Amino acid sequence: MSHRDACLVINAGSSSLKFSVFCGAGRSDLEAVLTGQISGIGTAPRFEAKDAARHVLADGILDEVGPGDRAGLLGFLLTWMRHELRDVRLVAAGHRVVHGGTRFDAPVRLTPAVLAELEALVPLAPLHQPHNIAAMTALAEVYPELPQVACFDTAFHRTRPWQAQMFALPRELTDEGVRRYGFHGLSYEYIAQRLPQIAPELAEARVVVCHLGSGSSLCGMRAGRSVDTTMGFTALDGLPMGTRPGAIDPGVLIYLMREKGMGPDELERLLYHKSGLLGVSGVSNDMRALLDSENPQAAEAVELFCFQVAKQAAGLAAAMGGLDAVVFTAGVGENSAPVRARVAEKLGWLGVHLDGAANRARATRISAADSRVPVFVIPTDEERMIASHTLAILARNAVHPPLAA
Ligand SMILES: Nc1ncnc2c1ncn2[C@@H]1O[C@H](COP(=O)(O)OP(=O)(O)O)[C@@H](O)[C@H]1O
Ligand SMILES: CC(=O)OP(=O)(O)O
Ligand SMILES: [Mg+2]
Repeated sequence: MSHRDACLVINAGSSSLKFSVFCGAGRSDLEAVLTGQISGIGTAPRFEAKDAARHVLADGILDEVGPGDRAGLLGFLLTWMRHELRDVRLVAAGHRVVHGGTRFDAPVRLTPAVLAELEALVPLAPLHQPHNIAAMTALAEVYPELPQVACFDTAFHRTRPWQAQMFALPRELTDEGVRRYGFHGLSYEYIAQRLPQIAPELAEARVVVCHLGSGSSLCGMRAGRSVDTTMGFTALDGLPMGTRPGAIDPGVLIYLMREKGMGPDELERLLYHKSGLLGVSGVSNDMRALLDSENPQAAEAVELFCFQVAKQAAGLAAAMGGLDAVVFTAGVGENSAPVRARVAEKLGWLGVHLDGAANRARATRISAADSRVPVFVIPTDEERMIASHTLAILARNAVHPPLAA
């Protein structure tokens, strides 16, 4: 790498720790000079990294650190990156932060006061927020002078109409923030920018974006703005996921508390770590393993997942008053042709028809020529979105320096 100014991005997801380094000053000319991830956290962590030319710098199982040892994995990554970035001048770091609560509806520069507010939101995103914060504090130790920016998963969904943001609960709970926030917003924001570049005729369209990864959700967007989404107060709502159940009757929770004596910690373990694809299959939380498995319960887990994706996608079509396009993205959405095929088949009545060969080849447009609703596979890039927000904040702060915390 040459001596250039660069922005480091860290995206701590539920099963992965993704990172990128971008050079360039503006939204349009950001060049990813280093990208990679530790995936399979909790099961079999794998470390991959590529340089600007997409040449592989690292690719292998990480066994020197325990599979669920987040701090160890983060430490490994920062040490590796520090060496790799020795010729680059980091000017900022941007982070994905899953929960912004009612307070944050846009990216914000990190100060001790902001950090305290992010910590207060940990109970609303226990599977993510602690790791997002850990990345910020670890980075501050290595690069104490580096400006850091928090970019929120919830921010993109603030444009939804009130009906989509409220639970039918007593007003005082809504007023104190018990609301449907929605997540994966950085991914949806990226897709909202990318889709009109691929299909300009869809700039004003009603689109269901299926972000299917370790965490999964759907967003109904019209003209690039969120109309509704499947996740709610926390990232537990909506679709079944790797280890989360998605929407369940809240009566189940009362039952578990009363009849099984479960307290909040046990419920949290059940709902964040033991349910979803893993709970249903008893085999794995990883869609690849389920698709490869002969176990009938693995097949049931896949079917349950596809059923809910289609059912909730149709609900979003109703929320938007129609459906003009479907986009698949994230780990499962980008890589699993069988899942896309099964979801599309269940949406056939809405005018969704795939071209089997295009789907298997993971073309950008995978719908059949006569499909009323075009269907796309668009790789998401939360990191690029974070870098562009981070550099925008930095440029603003250069004009108006931030107040000391
Ligand atoms: N070829 C594939 N087929 C099916 N699923 C896949 C494939 N590749 C990756 N996945 C799934 O993608 C998930 C990771 O998605 P990703 O969006 O990266 O997750 P995270 O939520 O941690 O950011 C894995 O858990 C795995 O189930
Ligand atoms: C919000 C959420 O579930 O994120 P991820 O998919 O990265 O786990
Ligand atoms: Mg993710």
